[in-house]
Amino acid sequence: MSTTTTLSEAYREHPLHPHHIIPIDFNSVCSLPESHKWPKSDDLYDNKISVPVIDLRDPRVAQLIGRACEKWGVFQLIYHGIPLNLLKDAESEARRLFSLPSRQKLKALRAPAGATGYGIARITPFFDKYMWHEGFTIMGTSIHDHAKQLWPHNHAKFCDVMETYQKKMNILADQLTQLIFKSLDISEEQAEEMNWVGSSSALQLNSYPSCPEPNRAVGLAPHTDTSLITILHENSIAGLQIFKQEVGWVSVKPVDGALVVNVGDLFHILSNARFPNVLHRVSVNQKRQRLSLAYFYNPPTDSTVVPIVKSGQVARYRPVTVKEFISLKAKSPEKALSCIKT
Ligand SMILES: C=C1C[C@]23C[C@H]1CC[C@H]2[C@@]12CCC[C@@](C)(C(=O)O1)[C@H]2[C@@H]3C(=O)O
Ligand SMILES: O=C(O)CCC(=O)C(=O)O
Ligand SMILES: [Fe+2]
Repeated sequence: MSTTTTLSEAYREHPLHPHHIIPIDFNSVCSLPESHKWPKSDDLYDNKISVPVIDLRDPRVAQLIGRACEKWGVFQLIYHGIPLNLLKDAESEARRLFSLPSRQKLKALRAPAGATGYGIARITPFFDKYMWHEGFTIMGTSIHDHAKQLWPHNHAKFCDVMETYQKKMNILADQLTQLIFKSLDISEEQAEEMNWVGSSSALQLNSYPSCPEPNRAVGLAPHTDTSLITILHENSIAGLQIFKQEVGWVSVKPVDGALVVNVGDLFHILSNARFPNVLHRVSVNQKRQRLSLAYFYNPPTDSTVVPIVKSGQVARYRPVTVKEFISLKAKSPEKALSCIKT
């Protein structure tokens, strides 16, 4: 009998140091601590250029998405069919969580060898400074246990909303993947040959509290996502910036009700480097808290991602299982891709 690895098992194989997990109590600090003070930077490209906005109802949607993935690795999706009140409910449940007193949130702290719960970003150990950020990671069925730790008597609403949210995001992510396959001329038979039964995914709630010195703080340091694609809902506060080759850092302007979709490492590999795995980061705000919900969509953890090579081209990467790639990223986010270069 074959056994399957869950996504949280793949992450649990890479324990973090306890001091790389516990967020500071943002309410108790009135100036930016040295530990969170980054060198000044002023590298934002402030031109008229902006991320493509795509209507899912457009008859040419596959082509538009394909082109956006190729040129940008990111786009904003409108008329995506996810009800606005679900987005608002999920956002307000996330807000309710992060508004809890620090000591309450620490009851759901991610364990050092854990994958889920409250804590700072997994990439923290790879940077000298801490980020102005707190997160809550949901994978598999852990949500009930953590929600009970946070709200012993009224966790049902939180769990219901987050479960519905993940189900809807999964359907949308499947649909987007089909459209991207179509744009890459991958036939249904080829897609079936990949033999991806189901998917594995995670939901990350992000909070970037208001910050006394926003120019010296970093919400989330530059990174690429380990996913096939990531679907992001953000509140109305700007902060997300993406790096575009030959241009530089570009801000993503929040569009009410739109979802930000970005290409992760796994689609970069699968597309044989035709799609960039877009580098992105988050800045913080002096007055307002920023909230976001990121849905990471992956093939099953044990499945193998094989680059799709067009005739006349060569494979840029060797085949890799999702599990192995997660492990390479955990060792070094920057070197993971070069480890599988052909
Ligand atoms: C399913 C995922 C994807 C993770 C790890 C795990 C749970 C949390 C995700 C994030 C969220 C914040 C940025 C990131 C870079 C991080 O540090 O944690 C992401 C990471 C990845 O995309 O690699
Ligand atoms: O908060 C954001 O806009 C981006 C979050 C993000 O990049 C992530 O969770 O991986
Ligand atoms: Fe990200």
